[in-house]
Amino acid sequence: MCSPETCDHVYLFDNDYEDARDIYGNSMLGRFPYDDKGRIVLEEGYLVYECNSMCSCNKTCPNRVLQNGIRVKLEVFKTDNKGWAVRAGEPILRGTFICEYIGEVLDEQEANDRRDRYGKEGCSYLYKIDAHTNDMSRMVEGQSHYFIDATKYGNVSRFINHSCMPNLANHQVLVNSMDSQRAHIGLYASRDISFGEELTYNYRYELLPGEGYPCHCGASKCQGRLY
Ligand SMILES: C[S@@+](CC[C@H](N)C(=O)[O-])C[C@H]1O[C@@H](n2cnc3c(N)ncnc32)[C@H](O)[C@@H]1O
Repeated sequence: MCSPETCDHVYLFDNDYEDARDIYGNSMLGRFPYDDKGRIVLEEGYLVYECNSMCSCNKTCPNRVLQNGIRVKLEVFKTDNKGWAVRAGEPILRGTFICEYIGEVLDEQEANDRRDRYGKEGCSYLYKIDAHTNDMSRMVEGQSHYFIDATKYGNVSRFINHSCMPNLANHQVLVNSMDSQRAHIGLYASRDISFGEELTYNYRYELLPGEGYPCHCGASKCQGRLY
């Protein structure tokens, strides 16, 4: 089994993580992003490197989480005002991996074409891969952006709604490819979640001029609009 001391294939936190260092000091240096139970220990938006085919460990390694798929009970249900939604089918502890946002991977041109084709109301399953990136030191000016489109192909993640006070956090996760622009997107519990509670993340859509689209998240600090 890999450990931060023995695994020399996986990128551990180092001095390049300038933004992360501001938050964590040196506490994350040389550590895996998961604890020994496989629960994420990073704040939202930081890049996760999982063990991969170059490592000598197997799938029980605590640094192989997203790649092992969904391990918690999830239920899809119908809401009164937001369409379909997802809730916890069991109590879930903070840091637990929930699911990966899956769909067709598109470049920016194809995403824009589809957005026009779907119309404003219909483009609700497009996820911009770097929309939740916190580590700005990795962002390169002029770099192309990629999108995941779960309109036609996807999994349970496509039914997870937005909340202005969410209980899930988003991370870009690298397994075999080291290209962060095409990272996997992992959703993790950002706090303990009770049985039956709706699962939500913050879509972080840009607020457009005009009326926009009303948010029905019901949070006490709701910003009132989705975009
Ligand atoms: C990724 S889908 C989520 C699943 C969707 N509810 C469904 O029935 O398929 C995103 C769409 O769900 C709706 N939605 C998600 N969160 C919402 C919220 N807080 N308030 C209102 N509508 C929301 C919006 O129509 C949005 O475009």
